[in-house]
Amino acid sequence: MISTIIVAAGSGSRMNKSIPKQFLKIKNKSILEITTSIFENSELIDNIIIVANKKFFKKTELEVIKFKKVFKIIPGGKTRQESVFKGLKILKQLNPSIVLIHDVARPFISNILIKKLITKAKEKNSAIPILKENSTISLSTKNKIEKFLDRNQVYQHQTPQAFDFKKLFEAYTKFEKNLSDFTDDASIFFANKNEVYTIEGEKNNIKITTNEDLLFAKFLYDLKK
Ligand SMILES: Nc1ccn([C@@H]2O[C@H](COP(=O)(O)OP(=O)(O)OP(=O)(O)O)[C@@H](O)[C@H]2O)c(=O)n1
Ligand SMILES: C[C@](O)(CO)[C@H](O)COP(=O)(O)O
Repeated sequence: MISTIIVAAGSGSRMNKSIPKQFLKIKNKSILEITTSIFENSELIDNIIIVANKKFFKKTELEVIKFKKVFKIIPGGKTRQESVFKGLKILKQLNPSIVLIHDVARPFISNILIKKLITKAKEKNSAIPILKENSTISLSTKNKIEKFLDRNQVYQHQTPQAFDFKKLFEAYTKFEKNLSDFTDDASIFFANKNEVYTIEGEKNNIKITTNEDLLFAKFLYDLKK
């Protein structure tokens, strides 16, 4: 069994809108609907959990009620990782072999990427999409550069991130008290002495975080037509 947790409990504060960004529309469809439909339509995904923003729980239910694979909607936690762990605890009863964790704010993932991640995770117990860095990278504090980094060793993490469910659950349990120290699932999996394997991500698999991202997302959506 392959399950997906779509984390959609954020408030979208960096977007500065009156509603969380997952409810913003692109061509009359909410980001939540667009993202959920990709996993609904993937023949590799058996079921989906939506982790929702408590203040917009009913609105979330209304948006995803049409998706048959969504078997549970639960309220999220204070951080992304707390929301993920809430989803993992629900999945414990189903005990899937592989779990994919995905940001609702990334509505442009492809089926090809999902397939590659699942194939790799089945083989290696983990698979995350990463993007090479094409710009020069440095460490700086107070607007002064302290050190230049080798951009050939620096990668940007994307989602979905795919894992052996049992191993990821163990890692989250181990670091339950420190989840806010981490910003993605791979870092928790890695902290628990697991190997994290990567595949090439997709440039278009952007995370809609700011208004500029939303403008770019609308452009990308038109391209998909
Ligand atoms: N307590 C939280 C915080 C975030 N997320 C989810 O984690 C993903 C990545 O987080 P981010 O892009 O930062 O979303 P927000 O937290 O909503 O944005 P912001 O940080 O600007 O408030 C998003 O799909 C978001 O809904 C979540 O499920 N639970
Ligand atoms: C999980 C993630 O998308 C991987 O790059 C990223 O860490 C999420 O960060 P956010 O600040 O919670 O959006």
